[in-house]
Amino acid sequence: MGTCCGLVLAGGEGRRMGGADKALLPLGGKPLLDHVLGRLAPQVDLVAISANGAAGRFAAWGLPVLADEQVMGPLAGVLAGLRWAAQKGGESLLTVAVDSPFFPGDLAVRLGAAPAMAAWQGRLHPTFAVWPVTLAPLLAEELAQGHARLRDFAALTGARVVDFGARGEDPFRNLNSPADLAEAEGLL
Ligand SMILES: Nc1nc2c(ncn2[C@@H]2O[C@H](COP(=O)(O)OP(=O)(O)OP(=O)(O)O)[C@@H](O)[C@H]2O)c(=O)[nH]1
Repeated sequence: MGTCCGLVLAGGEGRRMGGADKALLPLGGKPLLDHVLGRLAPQVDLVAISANGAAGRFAAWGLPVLADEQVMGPLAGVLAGLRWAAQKGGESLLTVAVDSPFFPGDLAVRLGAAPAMAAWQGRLHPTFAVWPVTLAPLLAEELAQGHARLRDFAALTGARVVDFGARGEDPFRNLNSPADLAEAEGLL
């Protein structure tokens, strides 16, 4: 398999979290970003952080921080990630969400060949996907036309949906509110 690059989607406004920077919120005594990097890094060859706003807040991690070129939600982050991965000689980009600290440690293996998107018991989780870097021009075109939904882009590209659902809790559930964060604290 070719080089796979990993991208933590860490932009957004965190409105339901009271405007907090979700990446930096503590869970079990360490930032959410550390939880997510701990699961993502072993699965990929290179990692970057996708963020809007001031990149300096992630300086301590010593990782590339990719700014969104436009305000279009997570798909703009994916485009910056695809371009970065292509520059690095990568073949594919595995994306994860910074507010989902419980995703599977074998996400990349189970998603398989790009393009593919994760689901849990039939429910799509569009921020967990693997994309070929060759999709950057098509994605740029879609964004230019105002098409910003990840699931629509997945359909356009014929991405396979890989369902991880069987039993137990959804491993892709995200922490949107202080109540979600408190509940996750209890699960550690
Ligand atoms: N790069 C980038 N990532 C984003 C953007 N919007 C959301 N994300 C990320 O995508 C994932 C899902 O985000 P959401 O929960 O839908 O949005 P949010 O802005 O974090 O939170 P809300 O404001 O409460 O909707 C999270 O990991 C966010 O960090 C964006 O505009 N750019």
